[in-house]
Amino acid sequence: MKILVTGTKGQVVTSVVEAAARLRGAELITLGRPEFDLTEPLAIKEAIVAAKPDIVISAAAYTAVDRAEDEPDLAYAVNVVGAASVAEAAASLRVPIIHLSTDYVFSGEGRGPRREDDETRPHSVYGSTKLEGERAIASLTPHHIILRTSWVYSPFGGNFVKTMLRLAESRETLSVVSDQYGCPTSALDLAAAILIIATQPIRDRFGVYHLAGAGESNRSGFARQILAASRRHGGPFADVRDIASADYPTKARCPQDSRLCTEKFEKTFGWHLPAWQISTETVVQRILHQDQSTTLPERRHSVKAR
Ligand SMILES: NC(=O)C1=CN([C@@H]2O[C@H](COP(=O)(O)OP(=O)(O)OC[C@H]3O[C@@H](n4cnc5c(N)ncnc54)[C@H](OP(=O)(O)O)[C@@H]3O)[C@@H](O)[C@H]2O)C=CC1
Ligand SMILES: Cc1cn([C@H]2C[C@H](O)[C@@H](COP(=O)(O)OP(=O)(O)O[C@H]3O[C@@H](C)C(=O)[C@@H](O)[C@H]3O)O2)c(=O)[nH]c1=O
Ligand SMILES: [Mg+2]
Repeated sequence: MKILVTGTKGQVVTSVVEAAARLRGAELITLGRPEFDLTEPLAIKEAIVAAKPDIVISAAAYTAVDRAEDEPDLAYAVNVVGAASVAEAAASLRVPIIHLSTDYVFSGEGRGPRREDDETRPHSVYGSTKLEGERAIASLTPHHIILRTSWVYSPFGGNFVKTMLRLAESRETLSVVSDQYGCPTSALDLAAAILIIATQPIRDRFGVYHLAGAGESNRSGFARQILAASRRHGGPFADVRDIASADYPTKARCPQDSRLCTEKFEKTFGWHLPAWQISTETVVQRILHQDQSTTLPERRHSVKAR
């Protein structure tokens, strides 16, 4: 079976490549920049059609949440027009598309966990473009699985876990918001689930699903778990101080409560992701044991004396 994934260096695409290497009979193709740029719709379609995959996993996206506020046109070009072109190619080949979307499609007001048919009302350019991308794909092909996930971290690319580890190298205390709730999700776990659905007949199960790490946390609780895991494995440690979102201004407004209810995915596919605490432990351990020059780019890694 030929599986095509968009992107080359992203967290999810790298995790899918790693997981697929353990799967017998799966041939994986990745298409990424500079040859494959989501801002070039015609070239995208041509490249996908030429590759003749059995399924398309749409994992590439414009993900710089704050920067998107200053670059709305580029975010739109990638997350809406680009995503739609990927779906058009899949539709013309009559193959399914699994597309990644986000908890940031929700405003985060009121209380979660959010269900798939709850009202969406993004507050950020990133969230708005991802929601429009979902809608474009759904209108282009009925054979779509849209997976909304959240707070993704992994040994690859940039993410909150790596930021906390990097900051802990130079600070005794990290101030982290305690009034934002969500579900931390390991890209390694996501990749395993994506391949499970990609390699079985999807039949009548197309649609939108929430898929995230089991359990929930606030950002500061997630930070504490990351740093405790790091300390257990000989990595950097810092204390975490709870602060309010108002004390950590960001360009894009983050949802206050974007916890995702994953019941629909569980019932439909008989699978759920592990508890986020367990997966955090795995990912922190892998980050600490990787070549530090590629994982903690802004400082050299050193193990702090305790
Ligand atoms: N990160 C998170 O916390 C969350 C992510 N998601 C969604 O999951 C998906 C995967 O996210 P994640 O792996 O974390 O993202 P990353 O930021 O790690 O990777 C993004 C990928 O998109 C590619 N990309 C960006 N712009 C373009 C472009 N113009 N043309 C071609 N490729 C491009 C990047 O290319 P290159 O390899 O060249 O850098 C990279 O491979 C996305 O759809 C995202 O919206 C959903 C919820 C949470
Ligand atoms: C680094 C840092 C962040 N924060 C806060 C800022 C913000 O409110 C929150 C998260 O910060 P980040 O910039 O790491 O996260 P962000 O890039 O906004 O994460 C989002 O990315 C996109 C792609 C998604 O789809 C979302 O699910 C979500 O994971 O943590 C602190 O309070 N203290 C800190 O030291
Ligand atoms: Mg941010």
